[in-house]
Amino acid sequence: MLQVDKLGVTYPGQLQPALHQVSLSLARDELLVALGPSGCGKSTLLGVLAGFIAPSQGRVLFAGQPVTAPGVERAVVFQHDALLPWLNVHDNVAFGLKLQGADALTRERIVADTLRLVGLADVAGKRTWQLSGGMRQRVGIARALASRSQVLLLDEPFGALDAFTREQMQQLLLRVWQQSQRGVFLITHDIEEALFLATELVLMSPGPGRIVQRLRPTFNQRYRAGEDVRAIKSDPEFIALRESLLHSLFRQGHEEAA
Ligand SMILES: Nc1ncnc2c1ncn2[C@@H]1O[C@H](COP(=O)(O)OP(=O)(O)OP(=O)(O)O)[C@@H](O)[C@H]1O
Repeated sequence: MLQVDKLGVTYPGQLQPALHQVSLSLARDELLVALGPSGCGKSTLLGVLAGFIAPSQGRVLFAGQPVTAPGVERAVVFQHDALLPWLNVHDNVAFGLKLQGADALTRERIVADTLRLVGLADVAGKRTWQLSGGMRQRVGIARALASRSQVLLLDEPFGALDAFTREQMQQLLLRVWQQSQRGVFLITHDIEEALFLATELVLMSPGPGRIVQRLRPTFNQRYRAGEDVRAIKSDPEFIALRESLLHSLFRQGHEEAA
């Protein structure tokens, strides 16, 4: 669905590119995670996929067509939700559908289904400021799902949550991803999160921002096959990969410092 070829981005007035020769692709059944330290270009990459930032080199295609602007088929969820505080949960999720011209009956059906999927059916009438951080992020995900999106672009969506809520949200994301049949592109600097969620993981490095390693972890698959999340994250194979990625990140830090 999404195809990125030799993408480069240099911000005006900067000598060093924020992204250099980045190539990747995202299919409908994939959960692609970009992992990397601060400044490696993760947000820039997501911004280009969303159509907020124009490439300086290379190209981005969605379903074969160049991405030149934001579009409903590519929904973005940010680390700090962009919910509308004067609307309740139901109306926040319905908002995009209204703009897209969906009739009331269709809107109600989609909103009810989506709120059920993310476990928020009971709080549909609440204002968003009455919710916890995890619930607010679930509203953001529900809103992205309710639109006619085919791809979800998630910018550190669980970065501001406590460890327990974060783990619950990771499991929720896997359920949602599996049931909604959409491609997901997620950026994070959390190694465990990346390893647990990704069907494909790209490790990025700064100066210039580029992909330095690609992995296809199988932990997401194991979770969906019924294995317990704690058993997966404490499995020696998981720990070995986590340490190896951590080592790569530290090495990057040393090279940058030198
Ligand atoms: N608007 C901008 N103008 C100039 N330089 C920018 C701009 N936005 C980002 N940069 C630079 O581009 C590089 C990549 O930034 P980016 O925010 O994409 O990285 P990141 O991996 O998302 O970092 P973080 O995890 O801290 O958000 C950094 O060196 C940053 O300083």
